[in-house]
Amino acid sequence: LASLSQRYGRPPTLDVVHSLLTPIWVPQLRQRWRFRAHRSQLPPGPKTIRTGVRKPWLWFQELTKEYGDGDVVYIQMGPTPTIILGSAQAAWDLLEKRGAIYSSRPRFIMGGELLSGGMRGLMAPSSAFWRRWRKALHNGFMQRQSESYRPIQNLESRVLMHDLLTNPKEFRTHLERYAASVIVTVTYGRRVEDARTDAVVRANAESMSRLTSVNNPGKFAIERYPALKYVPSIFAPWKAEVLRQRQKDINMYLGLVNEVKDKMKREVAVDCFTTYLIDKQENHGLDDLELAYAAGSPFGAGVETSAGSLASFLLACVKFGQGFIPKAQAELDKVVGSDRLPTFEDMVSLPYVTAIVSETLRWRPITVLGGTPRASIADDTYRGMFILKGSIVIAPLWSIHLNENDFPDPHRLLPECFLEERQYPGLFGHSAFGWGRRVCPGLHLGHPSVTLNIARILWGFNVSLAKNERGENIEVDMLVNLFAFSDGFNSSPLPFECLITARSSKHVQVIEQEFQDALRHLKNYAADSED
Ligand code: HEM
Repeated sequence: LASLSQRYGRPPTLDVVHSLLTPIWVPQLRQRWRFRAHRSQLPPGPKTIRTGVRKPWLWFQELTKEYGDGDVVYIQMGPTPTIILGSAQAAWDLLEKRGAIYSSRPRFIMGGELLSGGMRGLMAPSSAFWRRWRKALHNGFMQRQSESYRPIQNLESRVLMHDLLTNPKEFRTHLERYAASVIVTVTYGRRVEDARTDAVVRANAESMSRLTSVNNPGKFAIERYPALKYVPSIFAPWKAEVLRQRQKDINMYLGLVNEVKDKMKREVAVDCFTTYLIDKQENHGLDDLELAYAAGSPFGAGVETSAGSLASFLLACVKFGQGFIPKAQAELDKVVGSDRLPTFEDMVSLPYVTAIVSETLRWRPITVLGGTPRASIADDTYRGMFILKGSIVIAPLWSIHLNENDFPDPHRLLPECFLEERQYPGLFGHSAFGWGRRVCPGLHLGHPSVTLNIARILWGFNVSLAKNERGENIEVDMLVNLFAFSDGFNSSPLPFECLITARSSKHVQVIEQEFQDALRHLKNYAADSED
């Protein structure tokens, strides 16, 4: 039991016994008692809560403005205390500096435990399993390793520029294809030519929608009464159904890894994250299923975030482009000229373009809630406020990145603020990739993707308001667009129109040439090239 528990965390049998023997109200009573003892020290917060909020980050922002000087707010949602952090400083102090306390996760009984069997590291609490998963992700995507994926990003980005040139109206589809193809190539060693029909993309998208359909706070009684988890499936059709869904995920993830194993045997596999995991399986101590889920992690976390950030950039161009596009193009013309596309190596000489990237990630963060909620594993006191052990801790980037103390005109896209000396608690002057032990492990893949494509779009295209049949501008209203972002865990721009046109015939020629060259190299990664 001791070695099992070391490998897998608390043994499930003890979990069952604990859940069945401990009446549901005992931990709640304990927490209630500690809550009463420290009542006067709790962070400020509202007496009543809202339910059924579709965009909770907008409500959290109201709360952090109204209470606690925009810093720390306490709300009681259901039985669990919830802490909302509304400033970069509070998020840095707790999630980064006190990471030992604030890096676990609350229980996701339907999504994390029943549907995923505890295999999704993103939803796993701090445990031996999570550390092994995290190390594998870290090694696969740390800076040096991610630099080896840059040729793929470069080639796919040339395809993206060509797609924007030849079919600009479908820009969203092109961004999604780009992001999916980079992730699938880096993960499984084969590219995506059409994201709408590609088998790997479709299988992963189905798996993601299975997850989002059960990850719905308040929808399932089991989240409030965890002992229901142990009701035999024969008496609980909902449980039988979720276990059937789990089997589909298992088949998909194992199937994808088995394909790579098969190619490795035939010596036709391209080096990728999965070949790395297979080679180092023993070192990471992952069993076959853990390995298969770990290989699937980048898809869920990396596609929407990268494509959504680029869509936000195009929206920003339509709204504020006149203020920043000419300056960026002047810089690009000086540093790059018009005979070639910008490259990763150019970025150090492009401070204004780099500032646009940072400001885009700040202006409309896709991970509006700051990633998956954390759970605190010990009682803590922060600036005299008491934070109960077991609290859910949310650091919504919507509140943090639009906090007027750090960004005085937060709804405008102003790259200049990333060119000046500025105090900010974090490494990049923004918090778009999170904090501490849970910081985005795909940062060195995602950030260069966004940067290279923003630079190339600015280099090759003018982006402005679309026109209707009468030649009139189709306005993008600021008020509408403040909210014209999707609901859900992440939030990206809802469909909008924009006009993307090449800057000159010379730029067209370069994009065409670089695209043809890219196609030649990309043949090595074609989905059916292994034979
Ligand atoms: C522009 C692109 C991206 C943005 C803005 C972004 C942002 C984030 C944020 C804010 C978090 C939560 C961090 C926290 O809780 O403190 C996160 C977590 C995560 N990201 Fe990214 N991400 C991006 C791209 C990627 C890519 C390309 C990958 C692929 C490897 C990836 C993999 C992950 C994973 C696996 C986690 C969960 C980490 C954990 O729970 O320990 N992300 N990301």
